[in-house]
Amino acid sequence: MSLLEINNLNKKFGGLTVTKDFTITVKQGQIFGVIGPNGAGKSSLFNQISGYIKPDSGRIIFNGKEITGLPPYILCKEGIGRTFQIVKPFGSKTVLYNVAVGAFARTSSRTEALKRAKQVVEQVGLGTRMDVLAKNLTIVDRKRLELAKALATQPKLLLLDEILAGLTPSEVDEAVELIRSIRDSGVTIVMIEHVMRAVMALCEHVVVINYGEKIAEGTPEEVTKNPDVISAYLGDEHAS
Ligand SMILES: Nc1ncnc2c1ncn2[C@@H]1O[C@H](COP(=O)(O)OP(=O)(O)OP(=O)(O)O)[C@@H](O)[C@H]1O
Repeated sequence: MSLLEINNLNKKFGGLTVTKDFTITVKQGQIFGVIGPNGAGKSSLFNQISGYIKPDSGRIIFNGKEITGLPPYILCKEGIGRTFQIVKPFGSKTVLYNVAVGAFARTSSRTEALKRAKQVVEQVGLGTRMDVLAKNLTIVDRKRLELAKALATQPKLLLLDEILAGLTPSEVDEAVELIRSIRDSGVTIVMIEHVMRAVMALCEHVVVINYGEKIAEGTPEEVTKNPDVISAYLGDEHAS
């Protein structure tokens, strides 16, 4: 069953086309990868799915309902959670406080929100740092916090925007396991990622974007062998 369908989506910023006649289907329970060069329009796609920018034309269907152009707070309630490439926690507030803000999307009870926030903080491995101020976290822990904030909203669909950027190889391995466990708990995941090792390990399906257009899609093995993908994005070191 499909959870997210994007049909013929188009978006321009002035003369710059960031999304061109873009169509994909994300199935329930999938880990779906979005790859492509810098500036290809990947984050702009996430911004349209999560309501931060309105498409010029096309349709986005989520969970059987048309959601095109709806604002982020409605889409959050519908079950779309996201992380941002540039993380902006409330720096002078604790980890738990930051995550509880997300939990208030589902409850107005402070006790409930804190309970949910604690669960999610444990889930992402920040259990021992609940009371640390966000500004004092390391890079990897800031990424964990970003993930926890999104999870606290109890999404059906989680959009991850380069969550692995800046992590060491062993931190990437840990994050891969965490992302897999989140999916196994019932959350469908769409991830923008440049760390190809993680894409290969996690994604069942990958779409490749170049200049706002889909240039290939398929399994990670299929797309990484595609000559158009190699010349537009991967370079020759990935060709085998
Ligand atoms: N709100 C905006 N107004 C004008 N131009 C924008 C806006 N948002 C993004 N752009 C431009 O649209 C293009 C696509 O940007 P986008 O961030 O979607 O690419 P990306 O594939 O996510 O790239 P990266 O991998 O570098 O994050 C870029 O040239 C960017 O400068």
